Amino acid sequence: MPYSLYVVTDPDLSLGRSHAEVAALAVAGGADVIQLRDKSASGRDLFAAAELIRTITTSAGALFIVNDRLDIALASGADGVHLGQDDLPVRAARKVAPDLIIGVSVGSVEEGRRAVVDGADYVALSPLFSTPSKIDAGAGRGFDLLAALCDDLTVPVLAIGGINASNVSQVIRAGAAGVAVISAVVSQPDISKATSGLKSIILEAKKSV
Ligand SMILES: Cc1ncc(COP(=O)(O)OP(=O)(O)O)c(N)n1
Ligand SMILES: Cc1nc(C(=O)O)sc1CCOP(=O)(O)O
Ligand SMILES: [Mg+2]
Repeated sequence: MPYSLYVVTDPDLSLGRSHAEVAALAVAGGADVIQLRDKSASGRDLFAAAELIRTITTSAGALFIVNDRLDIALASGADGVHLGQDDLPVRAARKVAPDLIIGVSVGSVEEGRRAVVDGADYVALSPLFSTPSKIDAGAGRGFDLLAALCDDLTVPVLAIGGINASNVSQVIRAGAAGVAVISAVVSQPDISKATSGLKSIILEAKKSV
């Protein structure tokens, strides 16, 4: 499954390490996907980081997704873009990027169904648990909604928000195709070790699904 462990970068939570450093260490530890996420960088700086991560992920055989910015995703040759409910509509992105992976944040079954109809390749339940890593993410939506999305949708369902080594096994056993994390990887002193630790738990949990 290409989305098992999906690592999202964040310059404010990375203990001073650059997007590219984080990406290189995470793919070395077995991350399947790297998402470049930076809410304050200029387009120029974001593109420079994207070019570096494109090279790193290609060498490692990992996917590369850009958060929010379809233009940066296309210009850097990324595999995909991740869009939230307030971002560019999926339908509009799909029109100009027929072959790109498009991921969408969803907070209900209705949003999930609409994302799929509009052309999403995966959805992420946002957030599964409340998290200090994104102040406007709101309350955790819980396992019942995760299970309902997994039952209902025809695309892989990921979960994001508050996921770490102590709860990831439960998330996979609830049916998620994978998990997206920031702090459980990028805020750890040893990013590769944290990534490989999470990945082992995910692979073990998948054996019982
Ligand atoms: C994998 C994944 N899931 C959810 C999000 C959140 O997207 P969004 O709601 O658009 O919020 P921002 O990340 O843009 O602040 C995500 N980025 N990645
Ligand atoms: C980027 C992001 N989006 C979320 C959402 O719910 O939409 S929660 C989140 C941050 C996830 O960070 P952590 O793994 O440290 O909890
Ligand atoms: Mg967004």
